[in-house]
Amino acid sequence: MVLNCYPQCPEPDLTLGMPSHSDYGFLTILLQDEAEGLQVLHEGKWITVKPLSNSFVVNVGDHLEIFSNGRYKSVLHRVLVNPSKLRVSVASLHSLPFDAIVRPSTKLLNEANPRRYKDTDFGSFVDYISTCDSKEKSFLESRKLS
Ligand SMILES: O=C(O)CCC(=O)C(=O)O
Ligand SMILES: [Fe+2]
Repeated sequence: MVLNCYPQCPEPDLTLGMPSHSDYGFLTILLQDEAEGLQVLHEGKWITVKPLSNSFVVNVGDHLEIFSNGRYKSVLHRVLVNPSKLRVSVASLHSLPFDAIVRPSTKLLNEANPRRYKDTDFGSFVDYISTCDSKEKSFLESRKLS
């Protein structure tokens, strides 16, 4: 579980609370407070996820995209800072043990829907983020079969 705290920022155009990323893992269940900040990338545009009281935001993560062979998309999201309010969110990250291998479910694969992702485990994620190359591709992009 991750507790994020974004202090109010007088110049919100100069920074981000959290840069654009997708979540590693299967599902993230997120509780945000009433201060706006979370945005998801939808059809090339950043859309603010309006806080809704007594509700959770559920994010599909990279593993679910891989397991579903791309049927469910791991959405890119980011957090803006708020000019007047401190913002707090609680993210509950749901995934498999570090040594488990995630791959597209064989039940979903056939000639019309061939496998689109490589086998993936925590080691491949660590290898990816620890290389010094410039990161033009996301980790998820690096797991796609061409
Ligand atoms: O603070 C938020 O609303 C999102 C946090 C987030 O994306 C994360 O912890 O992965
Ligand atoms: Fe996230």
